[in-house]
Amino acid sequence: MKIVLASANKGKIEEFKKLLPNIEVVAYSDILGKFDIDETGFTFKENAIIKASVVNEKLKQLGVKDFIVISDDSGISLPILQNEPGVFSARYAGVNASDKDNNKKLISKLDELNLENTPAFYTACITIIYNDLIYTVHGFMYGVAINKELGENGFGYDPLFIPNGFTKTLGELDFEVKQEFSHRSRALNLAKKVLDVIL
Ligand SMILES: O=c1[nH]c(=O)c2ncn([C@@H]3O[C@H](COP(=O)(O)OP(=O)(O)OP(=O)(O)O)[C@@H](O)[C@H]3O)c2[nH]1
Ligand SMILES: [Mg+2]
Repeated sequence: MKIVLASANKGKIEEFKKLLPNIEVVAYSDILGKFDIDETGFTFKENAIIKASVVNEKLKQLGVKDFIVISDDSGISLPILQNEPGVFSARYAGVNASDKDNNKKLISKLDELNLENTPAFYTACITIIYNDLIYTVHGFMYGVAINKELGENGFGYDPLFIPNGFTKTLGELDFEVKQEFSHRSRALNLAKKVLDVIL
């Protein structure tokens, strides 16, 4: 049995591989080649289901057997910005925006409001599809977003995010620290419980 990750995000793929050390985890593009999946949903859950369903159908068409599809739709939300960027986190500064572009836009929003920091939280919705049955779980991580990038670790908005209880950003903290309480780890711990029941 292998897990096929319905994600093209290198940062996420790396995290999933570290978080599931004893299971074969492959990115969908390694089996199906690269293609874009339109994330047309308005919630993390809708988008996670879309990504997992597209990959599940393509694997079946190809005749692949014994697989579980796992997707992750995630993002950062700032209550002061009516929970923006939310589901638009990956394309906050435009469709092909880089992490740097997105961080710059978030910093400019804080600067417009004269805020050095403001509460923020990450959400991750993980969808599992096994034998065409769909399961979803969520995980959250709370903290503050700051108006400058600090550190090189992690990916995405990590250099701007200080988790509650810490004085450093996820860009400065080690992955081992992030994985203890990250939105993705928390969702994945619930996903593992689902796998224990269905497998
Ligand atoms: O600093 C971060 N630390 C994290 O732990 C994290 N988790 C998610 N994000 C950001 O949220 C968006 C996800 O969008 P998203 O779920 O659509 O993923 P994606 O488009 O990058 O890849 P895919 O999985 O859809 O293929 C992206 O901009 C990520 O940078 C994170 N940023
Ligand atoms: Mg995406």
